[in-house]
This record gives sequence, structure tokens and C-alpha cells, in this order.
Amino acid sequence: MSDVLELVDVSVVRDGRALVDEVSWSVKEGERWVILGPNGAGKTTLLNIASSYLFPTNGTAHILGERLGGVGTDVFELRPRIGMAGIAMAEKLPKRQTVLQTVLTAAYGMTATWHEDYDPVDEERAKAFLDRLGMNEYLDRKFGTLSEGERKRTLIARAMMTDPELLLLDEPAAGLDLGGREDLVRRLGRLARDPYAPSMIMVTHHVEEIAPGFTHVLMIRQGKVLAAGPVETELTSRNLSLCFGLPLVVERVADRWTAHGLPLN
Ligand SMILES: Nc1ncnc2c1ncn2[C@@H]1O[C@H](COP(=O)(O)OP(=O)(O)OP(=O)(O)O)[C@@H](O)[C@H]1O
Repeated sequence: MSDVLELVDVSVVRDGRALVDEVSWSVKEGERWVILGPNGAGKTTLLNIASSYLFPTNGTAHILGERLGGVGTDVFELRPRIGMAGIAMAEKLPKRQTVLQTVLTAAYGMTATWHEDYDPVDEERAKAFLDRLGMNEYLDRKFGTLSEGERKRTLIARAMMTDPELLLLDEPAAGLDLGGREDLVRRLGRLARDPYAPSMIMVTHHVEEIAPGFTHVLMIRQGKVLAAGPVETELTSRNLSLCFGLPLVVERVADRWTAHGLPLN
């Protein structure tokens, strides 16, 4: 298995403060990682490095075999190989474009301009991804009129459009109601268990959002890695308590996870 992402002693320093602090982490082909950590821990900063939009201050980062900032690495060639679905991307997309156009423009590396001359093959692909995410009845809806859950599903379909080798999901279930979350977890679970799906990294705050099929977890607190490895061994009450800074109990129920704090006495 080759490395999809390899960080060695990576730090990101801003205003004299390490937002990410000497992180060493590797993601192998086919693995599905969850990044867990409290607000401000550095999760999005890590994801921004993985998407090649942020360069480390110190240390080395290889993405899909290419060294970030290395001689001969062209980030513009690298970026189409990485799918990114997150709030930052949603804000860049025109609200007046339809759902189908929003997904289709990804194939051409654009966030905006809509030309009428898209390849029918691409259109079919866009429709197939939207169908897989349960969005086939929304093809002509304006992106700006979608609910939070519909928008999240559209963004995942969009991220799949370039046939990425690495899929990055930044809090895909944030803001969804219980039904919306469960629907998304089911769809992500199907994707995670698909052997042809790309390697995946998902940022989340909640263990309930970990879909079956996710294989590894990285826990981060104040920019430092607390635990990294297979979900079965690393997602423990001890690690989660250290990560979030209070006593927590994590339980596995069938193929899902749940966590709660201990009562105050
Ligand atoms: N450009 C910047 N300059 C200075 N500080 C920054 C910058 N970008 C992020 N930070 C800080 O770095 C820390 C980590 O931010 P990051 O967004 O990676 O955290 P996070 O784990 O994704 O948090 P959340 O769960 O709240 O989204 C935060 O304290 C944030 O305020």
C-alpha cells in the first residue's frame, strides 16, 4: 500500500503560535480516517494541508506521492486529484447555479462560469453521483435554496466529480438534524465500504458521525496528535477524555459509536 498522505514533523505557525505542532501522520491507500478533536484543535488546518492549499511552516508533507512545496510539484496538477467538501468550498460556489451545474463545474476545475457545452458523459457522471447521494430530484434547484443537508450531499457529489484519489470531508454532518445525519452516515458508510472509492479523511466533532467502514482515527488537541491508528484500538474512553478534556465514556453499539460525559457528583 502506498502513502496517500505523509506528514513528518509538520508544524503550522501563525503569530508565534503552533496551530499544528510537530504532527507525523500517514494515510495509506484505501484507508478511511476520521479526525476528531475539540474546537480550535487544528483539524481544519490539517485538512488544508492535505488539500495542498496550506504549506507547513516546518516539516515535510507528501500528498499522493508529491512533496508539498517541493521542486517539480505543481499544486495545480495535484488539486484535481483531491476532492474537498466543506463549508469553505460551499461559500465559493454561486448560489444561483443549479445543483447539476454545481456538480458539473467541478469536472472543469471551476467554481463559477457555466458554459452550455459540457460533455454529455460528464453530465451523466454528475447525475450518477447526485443520485448516489439522494439528490436526483434536485437537479434543477438553485444551489442557494438548498437546505443544509441537501447542500452537504451536493458538495460530496461535487467532490467526487474529478474522480479523486483522496476525498476530504470537513464536518459533513454539522448542522444536520437527526434524520439528516443518519441519512448522511448511511451514504458515507456505503461510500467508505466501496473498495473503488477514494481514500478518505473526514473531520468531525462527534463519534456518532463515524460511519461504518471508517478504519482509522486521529485525535488531536491543541495542535498535537494524541492518538492515531485503527478505530478499534484508538477510539477508547481514555483517549477521547484526554482529547476533549473531560471524563467521557465511548461505546460501540453494533457498527456505530456513541459517547457521553460522566455525571457531575
Ligand atoms: N490564519 C490564522 N492565523 C492565526 N490563527 C489561526 C489562523 N487560522 C486558524 N487559526 C487558529 O488556529 C487554531 C486551529 O484552527 P482550526 O480551524 O484548524 O481548528 P479546528 O480544529 O478545525 O476547529 P473547529 O472545530 O472549531 O472548526 C484555532 O485556534 C484558530 O483560531
